[in-house]
Amino acid sequence: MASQQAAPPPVPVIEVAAVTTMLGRAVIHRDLSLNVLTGEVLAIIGGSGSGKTTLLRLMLGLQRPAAGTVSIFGHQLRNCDASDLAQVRNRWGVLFQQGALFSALNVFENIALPLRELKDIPKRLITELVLLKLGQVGLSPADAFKKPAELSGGMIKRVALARALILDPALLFLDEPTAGLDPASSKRFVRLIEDLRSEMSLTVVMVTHDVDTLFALADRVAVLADRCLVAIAPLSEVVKQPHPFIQEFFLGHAAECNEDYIQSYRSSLRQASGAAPVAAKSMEL
Ligand SMILES: Nc1ncnc2c1ncn2[C@@H]1O[C@H](COP(=O)(O)OP(=O)(O)OP(=O)(O)O)[C@@H](O)[C@H]1O
Repeated sequence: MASQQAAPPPVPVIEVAAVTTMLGRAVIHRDLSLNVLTGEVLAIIGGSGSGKTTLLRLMLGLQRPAAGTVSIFGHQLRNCDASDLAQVRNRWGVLFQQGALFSALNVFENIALPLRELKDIPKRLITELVLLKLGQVGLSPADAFKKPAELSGGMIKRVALARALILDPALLFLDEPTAGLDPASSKRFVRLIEDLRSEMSLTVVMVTHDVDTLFALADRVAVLADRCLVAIAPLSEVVKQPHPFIQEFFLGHAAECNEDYIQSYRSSLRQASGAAPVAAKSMEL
């Protein structure tokens, strides 16, 4: 009879090991290590200039560490040649803070860009995939012909999210996903991210300053301060750490940072968005 075995430990999608990062002569991170586990949402917080964006850039292979290694999907980025890197990049999507849409291209062309750049895909299939993603992010086919200048802040984020997800990535990077949105749009956008995350089984790494976004999405929170990782744990544990940045960041929220509150916050968000399910499944192509 087969003996019962313990569940295997969660597999890291990203492994940052003993990384030191220099920008010019400044040390941004010193001996920083962290893992991002399959299927989790890891939020990165830290004061202005603490190196959050630089950490994302390391993970994206846009910045090289002065020491240490960064591996994604088991590939050490330092050792990847251009074709390996291109293949790894096809497995992640990035939502930049301002959306980073091309102003001269319309919504359809912006979303289609990664498909056109990376794969030899028939035109008809590109059209179908773009319309599918438009629906998934709650936009209509009529929006496809608009230019970025004709979109609201929330719509820009949705288009940028559709583009980030067009290659059906396993991993999604979000840089300040709710920055610039009003509270209602911010809640809707966060809920959309959560819907898509569970629908697509995404692993998510996000940088945020927004406590509500942490309540809504984060499985674990990594805190950068003093050039180091000073905490990495679920929100309810991080908030108990005495580091001054953590205490200041959660000032006025400490009582809410417990599992009961977080679960009730998430369920109220789900109920609020119940009337507007992700549109993709019902959309006609
Ligand atoms: N090219 C560069 N040369 C030298 N220093 C840089 C360069 N780019 C950024 N820095 C510095 O590196 C530090 C980390 O920057 P980074 O943008 O990663 O911080 P951040 O935590 O994302 O900040 P914010 O929340 O304000 O966006 C900052 O002190 C910044 O001034």
